[in-house]
Amino acid sequence: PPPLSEMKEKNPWHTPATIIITVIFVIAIVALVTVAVLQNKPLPPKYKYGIVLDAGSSHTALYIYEWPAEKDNNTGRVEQTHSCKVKGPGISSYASSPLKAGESLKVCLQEAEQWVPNKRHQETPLYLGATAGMRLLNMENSLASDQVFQAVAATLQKSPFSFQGARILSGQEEGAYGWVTVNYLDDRLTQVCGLETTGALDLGGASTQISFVSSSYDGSESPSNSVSFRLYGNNYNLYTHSFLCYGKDQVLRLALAHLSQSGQSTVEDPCFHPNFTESKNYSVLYDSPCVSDRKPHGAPVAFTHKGTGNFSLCQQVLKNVFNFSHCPYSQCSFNGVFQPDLQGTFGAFSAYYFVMNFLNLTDTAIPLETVKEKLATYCSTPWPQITQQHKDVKLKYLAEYCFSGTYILTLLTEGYNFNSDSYSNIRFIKKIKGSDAGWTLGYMLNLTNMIPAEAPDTPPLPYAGYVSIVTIIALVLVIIFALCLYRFWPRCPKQPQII
Ligand SMILES: Nc1ccn([C@@H]2O[C@H](COP(=O)(O)OP(=O)(O)OP(=O)(O)O)[C@@H](O)[C@H]2O)c(=O)n1
Ligand SMILES: [Ca+2]
Repeated sequence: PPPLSEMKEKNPWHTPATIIITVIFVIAIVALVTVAVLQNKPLPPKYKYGIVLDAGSSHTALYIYEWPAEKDNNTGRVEQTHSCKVKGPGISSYASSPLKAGESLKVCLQEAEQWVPNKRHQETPLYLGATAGMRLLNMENSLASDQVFQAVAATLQKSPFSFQGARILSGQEEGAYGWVTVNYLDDRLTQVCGLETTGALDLGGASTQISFVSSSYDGSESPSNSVSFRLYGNNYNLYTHSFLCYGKDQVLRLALAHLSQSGQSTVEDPCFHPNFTESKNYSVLYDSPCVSDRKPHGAPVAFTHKGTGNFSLCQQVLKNVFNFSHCPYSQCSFNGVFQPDLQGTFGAFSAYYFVMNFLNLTDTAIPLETVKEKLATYCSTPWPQITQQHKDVKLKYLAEYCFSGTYILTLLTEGYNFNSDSYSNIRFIKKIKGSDAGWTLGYMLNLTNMIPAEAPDTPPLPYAGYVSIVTIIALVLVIIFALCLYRFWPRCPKQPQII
């Protein structure tokens, strides 16, 4: 019989041309898939940084923000990577020793040098914005406020960062940037069909801000309360107001001034716990432009501040710090300030959060009446019992939570006209997705032009979608090719049986 090898038919596919074509085809498919997969691998992250110092009335804090370098102009998310609380009081407290205001910032600035990579230091913008404490100092003693700014600017200039200036924010800016921050972090600005925005409530030591969009407000009534934005292709007409002297520390002065009108030596205060007593100086109490014109004549040097712990009396006292007697507009909040109808949800941060969080009252699903009852019980608890139960809390803060909680409820209901229904639209918040709620982020986004007026153009497919489709098409081609080979590749004829 002939040798087996000679029995094989000559295979027509085994020509050099078909083999080369097959190899090229397979290489091309493998290359296509590899490129698609490699393209989709995240690039080594490159970040840019920005630093904002919030020089508040009661303290200064430094915030570091970071964002992907490639996408800074449109959809790149800016995140807070670090914050540093400056030791000591707010810069406005250094009026008599301005250099110390500059000194006080050094520790946090050095910390920032560790958090921002060295090679980025020079290009990292550094801003300082001062709020109500410096507004008050500037009203009271503009020379002293200039000196504080000089000292602070000198320190910031010496840092390796790119110092962009230190200034006082207007109340409108403070309110509007707080609103931008909350809505940016909540992703409410990039929505194409204009998802409802959320209002912002900020309670500081010396001023308080309310900002929201109301469909009943076009800015024509009381234009000074109107701020217009065009962000990501949407127009916003924001109502905002900042009440100077209505932060919690200044309202405490207003309330005490109301209670001590006759210059008595013992001032009974329903906003402090029973058995709480503290000696205070009249001159210190009245040392603020918010109350300086009310100092009683012939008052003694000091007085005893004595708590009586009565929530409803405290509420009466606090109602007295608001003036409801005149309203030159169609409707007002208080002190003759226009306010349109409340609308939508509200994020309430800074002291709103500190206080309500301490009181375990951040859950606004709790009916307003129950909140008041709980607060009334807390206020009537004697001071020694309170200090026993909260040994880890700073005494100055601890003494004031009954007062502050009552002020917050009075401000919201009597001042801004929240009722038992709309109260549940408030969310007491500290952070959103890791970044602190406050004006600083909105301020930086604005000054670095990070929020475009128009929505950025987006490719028809998201990147991952594009890669997936290319990969799937490549796989389908491979399978079809394999099936063709299988179908048309001539099989070996059955070997003849050798008997
Ligand atoms: N754990 C805390 C921290 C702060 N506070 C109080 O909260 C108030 C406001 O703090 P903050 O929002 O930091 O005010 P500032 O920014 O300093 O003041 P402003 O915005 O008015 O300039 C201050 O009275 C402070 O004593 C508090 O009760 N509990
Ligand atoms: Ca503040």
